[in-house]
Amino acid sequence: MRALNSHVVLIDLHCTSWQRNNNKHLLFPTTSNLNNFNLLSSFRRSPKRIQCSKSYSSSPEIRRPSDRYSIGNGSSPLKNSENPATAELYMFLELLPLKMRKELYEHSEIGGLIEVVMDLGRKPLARFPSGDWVISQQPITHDDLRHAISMVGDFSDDNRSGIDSSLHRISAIRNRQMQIIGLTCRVGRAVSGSAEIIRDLVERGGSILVIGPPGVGKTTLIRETARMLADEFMKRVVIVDTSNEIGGDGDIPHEGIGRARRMQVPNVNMQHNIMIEAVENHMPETIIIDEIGTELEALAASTIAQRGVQLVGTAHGMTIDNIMKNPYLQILVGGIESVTLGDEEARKRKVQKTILERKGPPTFTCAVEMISKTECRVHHRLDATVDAILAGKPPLFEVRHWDDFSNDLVMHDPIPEKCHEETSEYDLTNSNIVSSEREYGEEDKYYSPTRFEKWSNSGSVIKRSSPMQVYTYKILQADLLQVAKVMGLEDLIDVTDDIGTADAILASCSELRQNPWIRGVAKFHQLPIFVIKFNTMARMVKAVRMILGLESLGPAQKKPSNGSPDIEIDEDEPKRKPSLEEIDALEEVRLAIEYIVIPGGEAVELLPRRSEIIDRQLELVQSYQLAAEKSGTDQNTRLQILPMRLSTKKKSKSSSVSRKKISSTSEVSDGGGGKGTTVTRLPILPE
Ligand SMILES: Nc1ncnc2c1ncn2[C@@H]1O[C@H](COP(=O)(O)OP(=O)(O)OP(=O)(O)O)[C@@H](O)[C@H]1O
Repeated sequence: MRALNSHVVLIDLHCTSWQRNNNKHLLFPTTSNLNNFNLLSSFRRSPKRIQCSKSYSSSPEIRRPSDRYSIGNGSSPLKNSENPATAELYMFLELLPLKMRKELYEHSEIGGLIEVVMDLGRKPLARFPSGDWVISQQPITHDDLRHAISMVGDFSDDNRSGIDSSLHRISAIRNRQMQIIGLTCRVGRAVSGSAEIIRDLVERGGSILVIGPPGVGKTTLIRETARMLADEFMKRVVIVDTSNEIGGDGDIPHEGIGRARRMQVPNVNMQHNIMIEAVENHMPETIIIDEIGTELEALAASTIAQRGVQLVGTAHGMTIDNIMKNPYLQILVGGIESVTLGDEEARKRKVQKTILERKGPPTFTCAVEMISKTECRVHHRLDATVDAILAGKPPLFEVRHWDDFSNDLVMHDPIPEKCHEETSEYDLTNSNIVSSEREYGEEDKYYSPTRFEKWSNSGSVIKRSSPMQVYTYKILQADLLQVAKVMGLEDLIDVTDDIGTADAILASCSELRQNPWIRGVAKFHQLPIFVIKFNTMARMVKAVRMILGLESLGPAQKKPSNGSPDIEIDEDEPKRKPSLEEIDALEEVRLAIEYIVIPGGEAVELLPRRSEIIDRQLELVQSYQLAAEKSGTDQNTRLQILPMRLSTKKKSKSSSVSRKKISSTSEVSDGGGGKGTTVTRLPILPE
């Protein structure tokens, strides 16, 4: 620490790093950690220096740890501490039996304590950022639980309670007789400065959706956001505080929310009513809401957004994709619908028959995916992210984190997310044809792929909106165009004499050997060279398919490195990997199931496929425990995935479930022709 006075404190840049790596950067080595914590809680964090926030002035409290932790006969000076954060931690520790309390006081990370778990008959556990720690070898008794329960308020119907004038959350586990047999006691703290990471989003005034796994710091972030909006941006902020977690227990809200007002919710099932009431009665400019979890809450949020009120809310889920797949929360991202195109339209647009589209504008303008307490991903335009995911394109997001050493906020330019974690071959074969119809526009400026990357990423014909430009070398352009025409792909491929505008080169092997300069040019332009050894029609057909990404690169035609851009077009080897068509067909199944059949309970008709491919699709459908049926003629067989679950107990009866267009020739698949299979309506998914 470099300077200290009653209002402004400059502290060593590393001293806040305890949050990220407690062992590396402790300002005080052992029991002083609580002081670190107090500092953190008390000062607004800004790059390079941390300034004391007036409401949390704690300079009189900053002492050597030994002054603070003379536990003596069990009474602690913490109890009468003038520092609110210290006093609150003391209140929390009082939940524990005296002996366990003493053990915890002595723990080096006490300032970073996250939770205490007390289960009847088991050893009590303390959760720290570094991991779990057994507080005592003595198992928890009924008396211990009674003691803790006596210190907290009444448990509401979500089995949560709190400690008056604090932000702590106490959650109960009950037995079948409804007696409490376990407690999860979470330390709540107002971490001043925690919302600096999204200050620009807050300032911009758009609605912000915060998502992340449990315990990552969502509530803490939106509490500080509420304070920032109310105190710094002078907005009328109303918090709808379902479990009193944001504003703390008791009728006078915790000072961590600043001037923001708080509405309590008598019963968790009334959260959506209180959200609407807040808008109708209290003229807020911003509504803050923790844990939007039900359909009614999501609908209420959408109504609020439509009325022009800024919303800052959290939802459980790791990524936006999770929210999109949750049937109740889908509305937060605009909702998803499947649009079935007529045959003619589908042919014209060169897209699959059923496409996925966003139904309307999302409730939130932007989204923050919290990765840890100090790192997040910002999706500046939630609508663009959702559209990209639906189109099978990588969404754009910005990564932000606090730098451990400089304490600066580091932001990385928006980068497209790898939508699917699969191999590069998968990237070449993504089957969502919708993407060819949608263009990025504005966001395109963030992409700067090399030409070869461009070919790799958009090599699949279905991903492009313009024909693939091919520069031929010692191969007749007319031959290439003729082959493309015969294949019905003439709209997708064109030839060019300008190598600078080409996407790929098609060359004859013998000529290439004699004139190696072409490799140099290809390397300069980062273009792949598709090399035909013998100029046969079969190889030309293969070349066209590979250039368009309709055929995967075989083992002999591995994706070239920059140094060697050749891709040899050779005889087909026996197939070991799934073909591109197969991957394409399976991806079509996955998207249909995950975005329509399961969340929406709707049947989806797939594209016509060859029978072997349909068998593979069927296997995948069955792995989701779903029923499917084949329809169409022999030449035009297609699969329809039904929102019905496979079961192998009873004999199949014709289903009464209403579904789209089932052909009279159709048959419900029973999972490989076995007998005694039946289908039942899918249950509503749990929240
Ligand atoms: N920036 C931070 N610095 C230090 N501690 C933090 C920070 N953010 C959160 N914490 C602590 O981490 C714990 C979990 O935080 P919080 O309750 O905000 O998480 P959450 O994501 O809302 O969890 P849940 O989803 O279970 O409600 C709390 O003890 C909180 O005090």
